[in-house]
Amino acid sequence: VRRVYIHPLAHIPGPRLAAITWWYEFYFDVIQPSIFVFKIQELHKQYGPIIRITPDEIHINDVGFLGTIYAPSMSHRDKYDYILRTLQIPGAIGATVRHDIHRKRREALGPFFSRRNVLHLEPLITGKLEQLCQLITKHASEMAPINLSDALFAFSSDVTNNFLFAHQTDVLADETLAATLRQNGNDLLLGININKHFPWFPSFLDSLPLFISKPIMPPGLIDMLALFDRVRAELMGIVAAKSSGVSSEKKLGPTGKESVYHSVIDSNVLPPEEKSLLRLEQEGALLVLAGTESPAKSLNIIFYHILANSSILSKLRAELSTVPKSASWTELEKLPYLSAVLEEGNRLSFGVTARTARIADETLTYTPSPYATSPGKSYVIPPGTPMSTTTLSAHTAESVFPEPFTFDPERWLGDAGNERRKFQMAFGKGGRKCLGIELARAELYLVTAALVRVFEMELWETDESDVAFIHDYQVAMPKFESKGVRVTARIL
Ligand code: HEM
Repeated sequence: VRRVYIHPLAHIPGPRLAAITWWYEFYFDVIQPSIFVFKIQELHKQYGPIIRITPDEIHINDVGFLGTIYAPSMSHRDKYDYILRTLQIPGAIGATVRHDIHRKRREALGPFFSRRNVLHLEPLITGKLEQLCQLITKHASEMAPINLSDALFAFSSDVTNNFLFAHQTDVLADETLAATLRQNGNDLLLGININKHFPWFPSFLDSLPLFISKPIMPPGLIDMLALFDRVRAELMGIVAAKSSGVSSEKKLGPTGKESVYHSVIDSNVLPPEEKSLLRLEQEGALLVLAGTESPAKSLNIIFYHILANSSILSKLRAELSTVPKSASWTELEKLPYLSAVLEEGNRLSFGVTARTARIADETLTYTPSPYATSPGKSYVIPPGTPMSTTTLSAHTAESVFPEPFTFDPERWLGDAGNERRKFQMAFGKGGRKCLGIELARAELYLVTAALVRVFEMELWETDESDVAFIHDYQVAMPKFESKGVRVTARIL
């Protein structure tokens, strides 16, 4: 009764059951596997642009309000600890609840992810890209199909690890390993909603002796533990080298730091507790996961659609033929059609698909904007209320993206296209938007341009259901039985 009639959110429309209990969300998260974001869109049709989706959380289906929810870093916005339980890594920047702690963590990492540093490390991306091309060439000469999803996963895993830790990992050299790691990563994500609803479960597994817990852990969790071990070893090595006074022979880039960890350990904005081994392990693990999964996902979507649509592919090739084959990232960025294809790929990749709720410490008022599906009255949002707009909601807003499920790069061209960019949420928005955006952009431009120019590829036993957004497991997942995007290739 309290939750329905006297709760501070009692005036917000929505199904009564959702206002009473979290079991409503549980049903669409776990029993119907991970389709709550789709259910939320249905509820908006019934209840209007602002709805209460759990006893203490609201969702707003109006891109005109994005700038208020995902405000710049001057405005206080906490994240919502209930949702972050999915990830179980509170020490990582992306899973930081408090606004003030987040700002310090971001300041410490910022220079390493700057455009200048990515430009300095561009040869690392082009080196891996050459290896990716060699792998596809091998398949082309054997006339054997290649699993592009596995290859792109291996590529972005290697780029991210080598970028972050200044070491050479080489998943691209082993296709079987790449397939296993990608599958394990997916399996790990399939468990995140269980973590949210039963947060004691991962801690329970952790408390058991390894010989008991290991056989019942999903393989992705075992990989995650191995990742923690690797990151810990990395850190210990840096700390030991520092205390012995041995300095690296490597030529350092604009940050003056060899790896992301050197940046964090030497940071003078972070207090000592922020440099504990556990905190830094969690930071490293999230960086690796975030940096691997998302670029590979966007590239997957981009390649599926350009291969499924020959007129888009021809237009892209024609534009690419106007620049030298060796064009750099900065030269490629000037190409409008290529940029539009990437923008559309990012839109239909849906970035982080989970609810990325923000909490303001002030009272806000929501008034439907001209972009809202239906006009309506204003609502007061009490301070401390978790509020979000999912990427499904933003990227399928028909007032901005007509025929939202069609891959249509043209919508990003010209003045109208520039105007639309403020509604692109693939990298998030505001003070907590993606930190790896420059690295991701460099990867997307260089890989798309190279593969389109070097190979004629055809989809092999792959259709739209292999890339469609069917389930939300933090990122968009297609049908469970999908094997990924597979292609046959021939050298042009
Ligand atoms: C196409 C590729 C990528 C996409 C679509 C993407 C998407 C996102 C999104 C939507 C967020 C915000 C999540 C939120 O609001 O809670 C985010 C945050 C973040 N991303 Fe990315 N990302 C990509 C690539 C990368 C790469 C390559 C890295 C680098 C290793 C990276 C590192 C991060 C980090 C550290 C955060 C947390 C930022 C913060 O909390 O201040 N991402 N990403």
